Amino acid sequence: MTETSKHEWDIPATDDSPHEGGFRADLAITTERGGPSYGAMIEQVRAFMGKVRYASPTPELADEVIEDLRKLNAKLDTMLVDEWTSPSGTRIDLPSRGNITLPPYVITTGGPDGVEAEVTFGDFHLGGNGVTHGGHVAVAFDDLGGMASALKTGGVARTAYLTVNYRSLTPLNKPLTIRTWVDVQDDRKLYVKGTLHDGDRLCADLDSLFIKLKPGQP
Ligand SMILES: CCCCCCCC(=O)SCCNC(=O)CCNC(=O)[C@H](O)C(C)(C)COP(=O)(O)OP(=O)(O)OC[C@H]1O[C@@H](n2cnc3c(N)ncnc32)[C@H](O)[C@@H]1OP(=O)(O)O
Repeated sequence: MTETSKHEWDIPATDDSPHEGGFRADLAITTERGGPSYGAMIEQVRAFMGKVRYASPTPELADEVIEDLRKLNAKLDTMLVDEWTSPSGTRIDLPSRGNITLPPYVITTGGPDGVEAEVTFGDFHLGGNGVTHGGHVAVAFDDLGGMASALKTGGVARTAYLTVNYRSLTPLNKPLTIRTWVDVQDDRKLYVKGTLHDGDRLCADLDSLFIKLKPGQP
């Protein structure tokens, strides 16, 4: 991490942080981290982000919201951990593993042959004219492409390239079907394809390359 990207709320990984390069050292999945209300908390944050996208507050209301947010940030400041021990990423019982940076998806099927999920882009993901921002579609493909790679190889992979073809408009606030699968594996190289459908209509498709990390590789 560079000095300029360092924030006071970052808890740096220490020498004994539980990871080996880009891998969690302990891959055992737990749904305990963050407690039973963690998912509901994430949903409230998502709802808030969606409202911020559309809100036009008075100066007074903006000041009130700022004050409330300061208090909330101060509360979370008391509970920060590093990325390897945070609930986000391990909560497989929650949409997108409880990761608020991802569009919410729920896995329908997943295995070495690929992943199918139901994804719903919300108000926060508005691009323009009432439809989804293309960057958020790419985020969904990236994460689920990585998941298809992981389920194929049993290891962590990083994106080398990601090409998204936008075939038709992607609606908001409607469950869509997203699929990713490893089309060709050549040693550590995983050529991953994907599709995003609204019913029978193709919204976007994916052509990407993921590289399986070597042990200890960052
Ligand atoms: C379940 C949770 C899933 C989460 C998924 C999230 C996925 C992500 O978002 S990862 C973040 C975005 N990606 C990155 O930051 C990656 C940055 N890049 C890197 O770290 C490295 O370049 C990396 C890991 C991709 C490849 O580096 P390295 O492991 O040293 O592989 P390297 O030896 O250079 O290349 C291996 C092979 O891939 C090929 N290759 C690598 N990059 C590319 C590329 N961009 N295009 C075409 N081929 C490539 C090489 O030519 C080589 O081929 P060959 O074996 O035939 O000679």
